[in-house]
Amino acid sequence: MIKLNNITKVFPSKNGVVKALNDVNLHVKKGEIHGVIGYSGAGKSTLIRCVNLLEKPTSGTVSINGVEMTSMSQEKLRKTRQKIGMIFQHFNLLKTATVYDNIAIPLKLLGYDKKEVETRVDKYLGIVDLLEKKHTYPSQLSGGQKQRVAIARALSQEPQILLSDEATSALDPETTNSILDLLLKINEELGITILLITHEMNVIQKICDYVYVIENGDLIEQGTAINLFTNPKEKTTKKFLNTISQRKLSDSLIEQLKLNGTVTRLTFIGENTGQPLLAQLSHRFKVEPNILTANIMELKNGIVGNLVIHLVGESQEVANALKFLDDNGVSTEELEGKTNE
Ligand SMILES: Nc1ncnc2c1ncn2[C@@H]1O[C@H](COP(=O)(O)OP(=O)(O)OP(=O)(O)O)[C@@H](O)[C@H]1O
Repeated sequence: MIKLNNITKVFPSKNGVVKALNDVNLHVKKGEIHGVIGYSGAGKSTLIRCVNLLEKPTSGTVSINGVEMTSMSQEKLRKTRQKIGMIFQHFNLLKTATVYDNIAIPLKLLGYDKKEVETRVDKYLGIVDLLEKKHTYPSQLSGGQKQRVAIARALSQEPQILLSDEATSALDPETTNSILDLLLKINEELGITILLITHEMNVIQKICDYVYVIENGDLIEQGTAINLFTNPKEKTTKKFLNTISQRKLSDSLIEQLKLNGTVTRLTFIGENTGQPLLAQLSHRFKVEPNILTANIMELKNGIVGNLVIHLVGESQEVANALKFLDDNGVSTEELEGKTNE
């Protein structure tokens, strides 16, 4: 549905040039929700703005439904952009217009007649559950309500794709959750494909099928959300995961515990896998597992469990026990104290 091929974006700067994106490839499949996560300055905004060509890539191509956007005429580009809605961190509503007009004005500009405009405003305000605020002004709305209006405005043009540029970053956790639920509903009920950028791992956790991790303009890791949560490879990905689970133990504690055994992170898919296997460890091997941290993360497509255990025992017994866990579908990662991130 959305394909970015070898996208590079270079900006001129005082000291030469900044490479905001470096040879990025990305493929968002129809009907899925894909998320790009990265720290500030990683290139997320540039990336998402390249999708609808608000930012023109220095090189590479952007295709939507197999049609290349990068070489289109302005007229054709304008038409294709109507298939792509966008929502923003700060909502971008017209302050002097009512909720109704915020949605109606762009529709009128696109040439829809009065009746169609009214029908669409009502339909999409209904979908975002905000019909009763139709005649109020943005200043009378909460942040979450403003984002709902922005979502209704984007939907009213009946796009196939919704781009979300940090849409929940200005919201508190509860409101964030309600907006994420709304995005899930839009995806499921209207079949809209969503590409979002975020610096919050909980956004990825809750609604994404597929994840890209971006750093200094490079796509450093990607995979299904389940794969990335169970088997992260890159240090930056692990750091993002640490922000949502109590994965991080202090270096000094790890070093102290490692004096007699290993400190190992076990990751498994599904809620029940970890516990029975752990109980078997002490029966099968001369080891004693002590749970240091434990949590369950509910993802869009499944549940990932995470345990950090202190495995006490002779090194060969510990190695055998870890192999047993590996053989039974639990990924294991020994934590190293100072390098544990
Ligand atoms: N118009 C521009 N002119 C010059 N440099 C730019 C421009 N836009 C972005 N950059 C630079 O490109 C790099 C990536 O910026 P970008 O805004 O895409 O990152 P980001 O991951 O979205 O960060 P944030 O989360 O802080 O918005 C940064 O080094 C930034 O300074």
